[in-house]
Amino acid sequence: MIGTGIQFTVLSSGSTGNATIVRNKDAALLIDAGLSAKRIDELMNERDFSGDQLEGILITHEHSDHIRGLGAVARKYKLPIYANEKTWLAMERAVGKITPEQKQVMQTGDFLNFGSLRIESFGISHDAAEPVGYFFRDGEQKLSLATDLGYVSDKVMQSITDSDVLVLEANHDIEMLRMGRYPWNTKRRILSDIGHLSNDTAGEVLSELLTKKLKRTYLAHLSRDHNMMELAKMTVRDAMESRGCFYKDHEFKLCDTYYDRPTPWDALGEA
Ligand SMILES: Nc1ccn([C@@H]2O[C@H](COP(=O)(O)O)[C@@H](O)[C@H]2O)c(=O)n1
Repeated sequence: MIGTGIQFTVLSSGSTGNATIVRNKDAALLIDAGLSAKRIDELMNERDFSGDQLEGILITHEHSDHIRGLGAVARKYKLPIYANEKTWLAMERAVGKITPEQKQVMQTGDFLNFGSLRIESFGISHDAAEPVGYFFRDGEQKLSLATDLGYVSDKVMQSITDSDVLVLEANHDIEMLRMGRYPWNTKRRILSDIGHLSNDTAGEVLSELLTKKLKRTYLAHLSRDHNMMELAKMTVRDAMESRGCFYKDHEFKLCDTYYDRPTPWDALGEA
């Protein structure tokens, strides 16, 4: 039995694999399964959690760093998978054999209720079939997840506003990426509107979102080639301050995510 409200742990974040667990007293969901099923089990164990406790898996998009272990996890724990129709079309072969009941279509913008946990998806801009982010509500509490997006549209802004906690992409430092070893086409894709958010853009977005309600933001999907957590935090803070947004005036924190270990459980109700 867990306390009241929403809790979550980012099990792993980055282009080597993404997975997050969100839970409240009524349900627990895995968001993306982008590592092997064995590794996801290990990461869940590290947080004293078992796949038997999950109600389902929500998918953001079909890229392999989001679905690598999906079929195996869904089969092992007999879980339904929720994704929109275009994402299903794009990932069905990779998922492999599942029962018809395990294939659940959740169209973009739809919501699901698992008891007191309400989940809504929103469209994001990325080079996938129909990528989405999700936000979760329990009473007044709201947690939003937005990674793998080339830019933040008005719709995304609307969807993630008023969150208590946000998991937001800060993929790269623009100069490190420009100077880095990736082929030019890959750099162009990452920098494009269907690529990944830079540290600067994450800061710009946060400067518009920061209210008394927003307590923490986890910087996510950091590039191991073109970013470092301390640089990401500094750039985000500078981008916010250059827009007159001094987050030290608020009770606001930037938090880390990792590609190789899970974040501690975060309870939204706690300071
Ligand atoms: N050789 C590569 C390396 C990465 N990508 C893709 O670029 C994006 C950013 O990757 P990071 O690891 O730097 O965060 C991501 O979508 C990778 O899949 C690539 O296409 N080729």
